[in-house]
Amino acid sequence: MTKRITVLISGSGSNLQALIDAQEKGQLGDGQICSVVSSSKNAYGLTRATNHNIPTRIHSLYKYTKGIPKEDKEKRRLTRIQYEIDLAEVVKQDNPDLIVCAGWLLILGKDFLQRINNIPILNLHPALPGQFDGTTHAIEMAWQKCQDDNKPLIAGCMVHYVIEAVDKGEPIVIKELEIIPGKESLDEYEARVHATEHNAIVEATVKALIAL
Ligand SMILES: Nc1nc2c(c(=O)[nH]1)N[C@@H](CN(C=O)c1ccc(C(=O)N[C@@H](CCC(=O)O)C(=O)O)cc1)CN2
Ligand SMILES: NCC(=O)N[C@@H]1O[C@H](COP(=O)([O-])[O-])[C@@H](O)[C@H]1O
Repeated sequence: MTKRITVLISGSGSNLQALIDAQEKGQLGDGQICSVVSSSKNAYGLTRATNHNIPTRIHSLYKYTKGIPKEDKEKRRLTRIQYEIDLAEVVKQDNPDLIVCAGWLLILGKDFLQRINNIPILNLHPALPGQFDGTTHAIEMAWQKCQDDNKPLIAGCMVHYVIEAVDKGEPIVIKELEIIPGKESLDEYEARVHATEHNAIVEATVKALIAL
């Protein structure tokens, strides 16, 4: 029986593309990408999905917070809660069996997690377990730490289950990459990470589908 996958994105969607390509080559197990939800209307990943006839939805936090002064912390807090409550409804519309965060750049709070009916969620993090948790700049931070320390650093990427604590969920796939100080530019390391991610996210999704 086909298992439905909703992919959450915020940007370029190269990892979404890896999932789409795997699906079209029959390499995504019994998974079928049923929808893509983006936190940004400008995400190129939306184009990638549309090019492959995958339904898309946009759920923009900006639409909730625009006009609220940054100083109005309470109103922004309440608005974020409403955003998450509504996000849960948006995602549940497509009745997924698995949710994959592929460059989803928002923390999923308890108001979302409690409403998603325990659908398993995966996240791709461009660092190892316990490395640069909770950041959206892990690739740069790993490369820079290597240069600053002037000694090799084992970094890479992982795919993990999502829990409320950001990037602390159980890893399902871990891919290590060694950075040698002075041997490669940040762009060169980033390219290696992204190439590795594209394999990791497919491998992890297949494993998670089997575990359903
Ligand atoms: N509850 C969880 N939510 C998310 C997880 C998770 O493990 N548990 N993983 C993240 C992905 N991520 C890193 O891998 C990550 C995404 C976003 C942020 C963050 O600080 N977001 C800010 C906004 C940042 C910005 O706008 O640039 C925010 O949400 O307010 C940290 C880590 C996905 N969610
Ligand atoms: N903390 C979350 C995070 O940093 N995620 C990162 O966003 C990029 C998305 O690329 P993509 O939009 O091309 O798939 C990926 O490098 C992913 O690891």
